[in-house]
Amino acid sequence: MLSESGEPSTVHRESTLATLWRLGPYLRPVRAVIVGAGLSALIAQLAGLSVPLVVQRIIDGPLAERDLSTLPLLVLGVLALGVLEAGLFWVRRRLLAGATTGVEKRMRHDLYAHLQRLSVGFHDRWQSGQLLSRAVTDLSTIRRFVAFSMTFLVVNSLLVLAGLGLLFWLAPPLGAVLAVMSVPLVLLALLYEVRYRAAARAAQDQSGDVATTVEESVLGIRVLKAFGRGPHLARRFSEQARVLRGLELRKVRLLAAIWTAIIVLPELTLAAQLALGGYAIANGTMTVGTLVAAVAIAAYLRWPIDSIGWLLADANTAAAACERYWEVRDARPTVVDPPRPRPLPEPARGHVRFEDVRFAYPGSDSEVLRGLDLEIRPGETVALVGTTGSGKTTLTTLVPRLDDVTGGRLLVDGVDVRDLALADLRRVVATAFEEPLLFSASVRENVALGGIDVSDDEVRAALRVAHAEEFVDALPWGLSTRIGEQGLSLSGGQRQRLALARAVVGRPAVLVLDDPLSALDVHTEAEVEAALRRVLSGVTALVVAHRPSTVALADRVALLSEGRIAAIGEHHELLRDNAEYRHLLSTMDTPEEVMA
Ligand SMILES: Nc1ncnc2c1ncn2[C@@H]1O[C@H](COP(=O)(O)OP(=O)(O)OP(=O)(O)O)[C@@H](O)[C@H]1O
Repeated sequence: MLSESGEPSTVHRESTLATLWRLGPYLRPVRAVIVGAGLSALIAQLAGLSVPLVVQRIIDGPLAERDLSTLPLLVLGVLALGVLEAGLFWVRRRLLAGATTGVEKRMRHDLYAHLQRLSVGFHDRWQSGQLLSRAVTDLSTIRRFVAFSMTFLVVNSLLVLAGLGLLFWLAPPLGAVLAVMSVPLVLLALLYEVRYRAAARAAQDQSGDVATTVEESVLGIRVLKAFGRGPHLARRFSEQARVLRGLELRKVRLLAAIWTAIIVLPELTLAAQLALGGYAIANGTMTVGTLVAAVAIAAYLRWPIDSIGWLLADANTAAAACERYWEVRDARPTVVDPPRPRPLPEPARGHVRFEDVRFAYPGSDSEVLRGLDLEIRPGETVALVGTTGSGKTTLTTLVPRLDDVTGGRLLVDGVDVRDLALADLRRVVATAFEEPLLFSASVRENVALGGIDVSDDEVRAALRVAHAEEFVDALPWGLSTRIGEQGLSLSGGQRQRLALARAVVGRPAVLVLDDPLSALDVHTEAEVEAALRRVLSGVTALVVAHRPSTVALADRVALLSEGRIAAIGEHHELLRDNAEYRHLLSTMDTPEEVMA
């Protein structure tokens, strides 16, 4: 098992079979369907394989003896076998489609649920594209393997064995010829498939690079023109296009080679069988019908033999996809519910206390917080100030347990946050981050995310507190207006007010706000500030402040320096007594009245 710090590259490579074996729990519920579908495919293929035997009967019977009385029955037999083959193929497809898409859905659901449980530290380390490709491409690869390659690897192997057995029974020398030719065909197909996939992957990556260059130059056309960098980029682009052409040609060369083998080897088999069969017929040791049947069986086995190679390669690709899937699933969440959670006193008062808190990011030698003590009394607003990179954001993530302290403890109403059920803690503590992220959903849904079973009235009340009701009502569909990445764009101030509404909608006892007035113009700042004053009344709040106007909202200010609270007190006291605080404030965009 991996710890949560497991990175994509640290995963140990298991054998293909061992990796695919882990699909077991997902396949077990649909094993009857998979076996049924496999049997349908096998019976269909065996029906096809037996057609040459009927042809042998026709040639050696009615045709050789010039007695057509049994011909209609034998022709009907061929027709029945054909219908059975087609019908069973249909059954296989119908059976597998529902079962395998169900497997894919369950695996995708479990991956998503697991991603939600993993802590932010994991998401910091993994690129979202890596997770996305596992959730989409790798799972489709696994589904295709289960739906097709897995079944046919078994069915075609059995079919080839049955076909060879049949040939050896009909005419041993002709069976031996096919058996000898099958080995290089399977090996060549396997080798080719591995090489072709590598070449296809390289071409795909290269075409991704070409697309990125086009996208960047279209988006950055102004910069390119302004700096006269157009010709430079054009040279880079044509070099990339040249490499892409080379990779595409490599694919074509590989394809040409394998098709030569796929055509030549069976033709050689045919020639050898005809030669041997011809002599045997001349010697009277074989009938014409037997030779025709043997040649027809060899032709029928052409695809199954050739397919075994690439089905094996496909199993390898599916194993790689499985491995990438389990890489994420094996990462264990580090922030979890305690075995026996302690209840919070009701009603929560919102008394927050950091005791000798230490914190270091995983993999980092130096601690961001080094023995920090801080108390925020119920109903009090404490502003947190400190230089860039001093650890303010880090500190705020510890309260709702987005990360756990690495030393000391953090208490809410006297209970260590690690002893509380996460759901209880996050019901009491609400957070608004520096970047007010909105989801592609309605205003209502975006705000209601902040609580459980939130009614429209509560959403409206939260919007009112956050000073956002007026602009929301002015949106084309009011509360139902779709916003976020794929919806209506909102201004920075509007986004921050919605983030505030989201934070207060669940009526939390503790509010943690990371720089709620960042990047606002003076007018918007005044509006959000007014909203903040209302939000902060009556709750315990820890507010990261990057500007004096936020500091002015607080009852007390805490100065974070070198991993500890270096000073705490009212703004005017600190301004009077603490040189570091004075210096810090002088570096902020400070209006006269705050410095007074
Ligand atoms: N996910 C992370 N992994 C490793 N180190 C991190 C991570 N996030 C932050 N840090 C480091 O921790 C230190 C504190 O960062 P933090 O974001 O808490 O500072 P901050 O005081 O909020 O800064 P700012 O005022 O610029 O927002 C910095 O040195 C930063 O590089």
